[in-house]
Amino acid sequence: MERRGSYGAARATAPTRWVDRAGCRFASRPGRSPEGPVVLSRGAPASARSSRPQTARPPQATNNASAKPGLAARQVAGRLLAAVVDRQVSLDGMLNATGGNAAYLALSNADRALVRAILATALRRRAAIETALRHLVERPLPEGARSLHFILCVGAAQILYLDVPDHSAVDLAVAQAHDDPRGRRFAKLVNAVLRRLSREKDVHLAKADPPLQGLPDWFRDRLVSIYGSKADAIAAMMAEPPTLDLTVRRDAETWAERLDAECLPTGTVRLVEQTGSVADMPGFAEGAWWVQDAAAALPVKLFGPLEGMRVGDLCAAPGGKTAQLAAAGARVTAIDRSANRLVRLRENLARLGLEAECVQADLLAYTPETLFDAVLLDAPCSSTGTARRHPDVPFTKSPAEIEKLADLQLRLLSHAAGLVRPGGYIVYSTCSLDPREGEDVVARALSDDERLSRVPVAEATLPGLAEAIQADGSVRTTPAMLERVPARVGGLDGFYAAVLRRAG
Ligand SMILES: C[S@@+](CC[C@H](N)C(=O)[O-])C[C@H]1O[C@@H](n2cnc3c(N)ncnc32)[C@H](O)[C@@H]1O
Repeated sequence: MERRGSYGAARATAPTRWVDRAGCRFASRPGRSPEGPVVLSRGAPASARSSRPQTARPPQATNNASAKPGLAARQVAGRLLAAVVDRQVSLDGMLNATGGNAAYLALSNADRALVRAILATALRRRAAIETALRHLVERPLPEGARSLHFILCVGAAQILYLDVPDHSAVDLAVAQAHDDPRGRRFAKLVNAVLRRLSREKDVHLAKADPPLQGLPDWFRDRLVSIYGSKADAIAAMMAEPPTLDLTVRRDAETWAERLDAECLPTGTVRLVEQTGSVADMPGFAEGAWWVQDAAAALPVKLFGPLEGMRVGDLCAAPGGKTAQLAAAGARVTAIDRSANRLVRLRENLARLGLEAECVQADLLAYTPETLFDAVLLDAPCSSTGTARRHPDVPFTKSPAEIEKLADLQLRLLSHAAGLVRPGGYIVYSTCSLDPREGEDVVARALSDDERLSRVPVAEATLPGLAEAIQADGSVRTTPAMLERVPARVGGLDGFYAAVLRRAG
């Protein structure tokens, strides 16, 4: 056992390695619950602002939490960060208003927003934070003091990236350590390390490891093996806070001007700075637009004109693509297995003044009375393409889960092929960066079912995104596409989409 006091802030001349063993195990993660952004950032990071009502329950923090304003929020942030990184628990479940983490739900709205900002920043900027701590902590921390690591990460995220006064971040981290029976003896270390980080932040930011190094091993290795030299650029974009992308019913240019936003070549309206709640923005209440990443809006565009066509949206909820199909004049049947997610889909359509027939069913057991003219299969997937928006995803997914999903996706696609009339079209899409859930699934479906053929996507279908069209005519987007200056204005979710035709 190490002697008390033997862990100190490192001398600049003799840094020792601080070992991080995160990201070794993985578990499944339930569906996502998107949140609106919050403005807590110093330039780059921002996270979600909750519109949930404040609960009357007091924060479930320990000992002196009630005496120190803001301490409970930091304690919750530290525990949830540990749950993501060390136990592969999804943030969605923990931050969910129903059944989420009790201590988190007991916080005020402002503190919940701060917790989300800290978590998003600590995960997105993990490489820089880990590099700084490695240089500042003299020797590896003992196994039993793992919570101390997360106290330091929470403090460092605030000092390096968030608009929280450094002295508050330091004081609250020290209070956190005092309040933690296993961290108490390291309170002086926390104080010394974070004070020094505050003094030397520019130095530490300048020598930070590239963002790729902050990703869990399996995810980093997979990115490098798939995307080679582009993996660094993809990881760098995933470290940027996401933009807010809107799909508008009509008059995209007008709405872009009204919202002080950019109209992308694909028609998506993109906001970079967003303050306040999405629901309070002009156009929300009257259903003029809905939130949808620019890449997520692409699969429906691949159908071409849809007026009057009968379209099956086979994995539809929460309905971003259902809304696009209905707004384009299609007669839509929206199918989804999840009753809860279909409730959200119905609410979204009602706000937008759009209609679709909604069917709760397992797609694999569903057959329509009449075959559809076209079907969209936006299949359940690992959602690794959304890691910029959901920075916990790389930590909570695994290669084994991706393999399982790929098998399900192939079964869903094979079934979908039988639901479209001869001569009809199928668009298959996933928000995964992994070809096992995209390119490989479509290749297997084409070789299994001789009724199917590929319809290459024409450049004119995706203005300004020729780089996303692959040699075989399918579409592959990554966070490193749609480059802009500054970088955080650009990027797309990682998506795959292909158009298939059933022989007539
Ligand atoms: C990627 S999400 C769809 C997102 C949706 N297309 C949109 O744009 O808002 C996948 C959906 O598939 C649904 N799902 C998963 N397995 C299913 C199955 N066997 N049958 C029907 N729906 C399923 C999930 O409930 C989830 O809502």
